[in-house]
Amino acid sequence: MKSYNVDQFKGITVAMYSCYDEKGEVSTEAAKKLARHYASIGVNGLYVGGSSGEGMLQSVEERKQTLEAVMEEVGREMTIIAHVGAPSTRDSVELSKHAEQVGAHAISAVPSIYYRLSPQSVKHHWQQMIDSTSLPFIIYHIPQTTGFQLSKALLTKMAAQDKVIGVKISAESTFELQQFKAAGGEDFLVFNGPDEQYLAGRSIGADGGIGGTYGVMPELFMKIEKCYVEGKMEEARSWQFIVNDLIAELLAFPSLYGACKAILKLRGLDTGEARLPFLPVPEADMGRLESINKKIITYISQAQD
Ligand SMILES: CC(=O)N[C@H](C=O)[C@@H](O)[C@H](O)[C@H](O)CO
Ligand SMILES: CC(=O)C(=O)O
Repeated sequence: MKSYNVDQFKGITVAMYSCYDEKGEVSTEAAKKLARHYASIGVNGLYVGGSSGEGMLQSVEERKQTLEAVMEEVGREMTIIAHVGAPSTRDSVELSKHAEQVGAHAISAVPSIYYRLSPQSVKHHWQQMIDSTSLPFIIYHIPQTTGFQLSKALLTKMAAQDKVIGVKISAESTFELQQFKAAGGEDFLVFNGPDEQYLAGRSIGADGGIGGTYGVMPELFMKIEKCYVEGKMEEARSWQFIVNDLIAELLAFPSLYGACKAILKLRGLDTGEARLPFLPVPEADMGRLESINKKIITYISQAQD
C-alpha cells in the first residue's frame, strides 16, 4: 500500500494550456483566471507545465511563475500536479524542489528529451527528482514525442518505490495501459493520456485521466466519467463518440494547442497564443473554429441537463 492519499488524483485532471499576455510573456493573471474557471466547474485537478502547458518551450523561471500562480489561486481546492520534466536533470530537480516549496500535490516528468537515452539514464534522471522532495511522483509516458519506450520491467522497478504513485500513459495502446496497471498493483495509479480513448482506458484499468482537450470541454469528460461510474456504458460511449468527433475537428488545425487556446479566448478566457513553433489559428479558419466552439457549448449544456 502507498503511504500517500492516492484517491485525490482520481477523476478528471485538466492538462492546463499555457498562459501568456499579448506580448507572449507568461501571464500569471491569465493562469489564475483559467485555473479559477476550472475550479468553478468542479474539475478535480490540474496538470501544470506538461505538453499542453508548453513546459518544454518555457524557461525554468516561467514555469515556476505559472505554477506559483496556479497554487495561489486554487492550490487549496484542487489537486495540482506539477510537470517538472526538462531536458536536463539539473533543471528538473530545481523545478521539483520549487514545486514542493509552493505546495504542489505531486510532481511528474517525462524522460529527458532529444538525446537517445538508456533506461538506466532515464531511471537515474527520474530518481534525482524523486529523491529531491518528499512529494509523490507520477511518471509521464509519452513515447510518440519523447522517443523513449518505457518497458514493463522499468515501470515495475519504479512502481516498487512508495513515492512513485502512478503513470500517465499517453501511448495509444490500452494493452500497455492494462499491463502497467497490473505491474504497478491495485493502488498504483494509471492515468489515461489519449483523450480519444478515455472510456477505453478507464474500462481497462485507468483510474482517471489527464488530458489537454479536457481544457475546452471538461464537462464532457466529467459526463463520461459519471456515466461510467454509474454503469451507463451505452451513454458513456455516445458521449465519448461526440468528444471524438470534436477532437478530430480540433486536430485538423495547424496546431491543436493553438486551436484550443483560441476557443478559450472566444469564451473570454484569453491565454494568449500558443508559443511558436505552434502556429495560431489562421484568420481564414476562424469561422470554422467559432462553429466548433458553438457545438461544444451546446453539448456541454446537453450534458448538464
Ligand atoms: C501530445 C498531447 O498533447 N497529448 C495529450 C496528453 O496526453 C492529449 O491530451 C492529446 O492532446 C489529446 O488526446 C488529443 O490528441
Ligand atoms: C499531461 C497532458 O496531457 C499534457 O501535458 O498535455
